[in-house]
Amino acid sequence: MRSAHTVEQVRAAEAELMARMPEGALMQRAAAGLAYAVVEFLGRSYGARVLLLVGAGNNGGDALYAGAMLAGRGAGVEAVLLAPEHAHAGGLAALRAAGGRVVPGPRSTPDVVVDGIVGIGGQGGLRPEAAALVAGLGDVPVVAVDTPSGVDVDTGRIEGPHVQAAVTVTFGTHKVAHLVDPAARACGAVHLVDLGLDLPPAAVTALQAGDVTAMLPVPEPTAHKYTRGVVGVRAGSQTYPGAAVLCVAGAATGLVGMVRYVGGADDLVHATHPEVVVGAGQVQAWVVGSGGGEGAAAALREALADGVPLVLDADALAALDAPLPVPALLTPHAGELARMLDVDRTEVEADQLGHARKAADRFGCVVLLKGRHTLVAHPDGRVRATTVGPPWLATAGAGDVLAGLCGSLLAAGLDPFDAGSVGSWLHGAAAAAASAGGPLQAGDVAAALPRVCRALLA
Ligand SMILES: NC(=O)C1=CN([C@@H]2O[C@H](COP(=O)(O)OP(=O)(O)OC[C@H]3O[C@@H](n4cnc5c(N)ncnc54)[C@H](O)[C@@H]3O)[C@@H](O)[C@H]2O)[C@@H](O)CC1
Ligand SMILES: Nc1ncnc2c1ncn2[C@@H]1O[C@H](COP(=O)(O)OP(=O)(O)O)[C@@H](O)[C@H]1O
Ligand SMILES: [K+]
Repeated sequence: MRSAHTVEQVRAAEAELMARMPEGALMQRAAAGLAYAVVEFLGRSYGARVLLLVGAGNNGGDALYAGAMLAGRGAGVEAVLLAPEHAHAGGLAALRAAGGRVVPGPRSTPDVVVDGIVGIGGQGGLRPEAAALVAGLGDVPVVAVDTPSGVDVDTGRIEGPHVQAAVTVTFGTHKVAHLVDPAARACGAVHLVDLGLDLPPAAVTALQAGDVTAMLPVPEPTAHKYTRGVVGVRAGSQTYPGAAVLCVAGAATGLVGMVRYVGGADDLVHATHPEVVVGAGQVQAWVVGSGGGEGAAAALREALADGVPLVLDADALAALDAPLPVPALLTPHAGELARMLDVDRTEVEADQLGHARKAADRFGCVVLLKGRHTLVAHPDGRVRATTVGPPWLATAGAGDVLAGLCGSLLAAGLDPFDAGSVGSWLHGAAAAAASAGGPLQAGDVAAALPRVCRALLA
């Protein structure tokens, strides 16, 4: 599990550890990890030209100490101080002692910029002077210290000019901005330097392959199809018959004992998935709404009558006006979540964590907000982010496959939070497998799912 903590949690854990360590020891650990990551990124240190952007706090201190280490290994290191009178004194002395120099501004194009403008102490976007300096550096790759300066660390929002990093080197634990878009997009690849902090439960987590493997429903030796769970799909319509096929494809990947289908695309579902039983019957979970059109509201009422857990997708989300009486997973994309909360799509995209949490609270359900980094928010406040899945996955019908897959996990006995986070991880991993660096179609994602599960269980 990858864990992302809030600034307050990090500060408390750092204070507790610092009280037990010699002064400055934590910053030395952080700076050594940072210097190592810069060398890794450049592939060398001797002769490399490194420009440090140094702010007023300890984030700048990390950059200065790392700069001193790089200068000691043969790099040409220059530092621009954004608040000269407040720059970290110890770091500055170390840099100078190692042969690094303070300069009024960039004098030539460096090989790499180290962004130590601001870290977890940041407020709002970059200030004008820093913003102009960063903009003037153009395409020079940036290694960000702890967080790309200018992003909101606890919310993942971006409220003004910010640094776009190639690599972010963070300390002690991940921060929320490393997992949640749009800030996560500004981080590039994230490297964690362990500081040995003792941390409480995280604000946001991200499942890793081992976590998903441990939660995969695997049949008991004595299993029969009904003990493995039956998932029902009420999706598709005359206008969108393909959504029924794709939702069924996501449900029928072998993770449950049986799939039932009810809707307007019987013949097509039968022809493409002969193993699926067409017609209502007993199920352990229903998936409702993918391509459901105007029939989605009635389909939702019928599914609710069974009293089993639900996945609500697409048109069923539009039919939802109050908290549901059964455990449920809602799977909106940003546009659908915007309609559910009566806000603009751009507002959802700018504050994905805030809106996913708000919807989970309002509807009393687990809400899975689809996107580059999908968020799964529980009404109790827990959030999981799914960071696997290539941009090729942004293709029509991929959401239908996801809804069916999550439904099969619900029917197999996972709760909505686990079903949503395991389902979106498997969906992203299947997309990566199907894509292999190239284009894919939604059906390819469903077809790759058994292969992904096999690899996890091997
Ligand atoms: N506390 C610790 O033990 C450790 C902290 N470390 C580093 O210390 C950082 C936190 O240090 P600080 O608490 O000093 O805070 P920061 O260095 O993140 O920022 C605080 C300073 O930046 C200024 N500032 C705030 N918003 C700004 C903006 N938008 N534009 C420009 N300047 C802005 C503030 O006026 C303040 O002077 C971490 O991110 C990490 O890099 C590491 O050395 C590891 C150990
Ligand atoms: N940039 C991206 N990178 C990776 N995955 C993405 C990106 N954009 C969207 N996705 C994923 O692609 C899928 C698209 O689903 P959705 O928008 O519901 O499509 P549809 O409604 O056509 O089925 C979701 O699983 C979403 O998380
Ligand atoms: K920074």
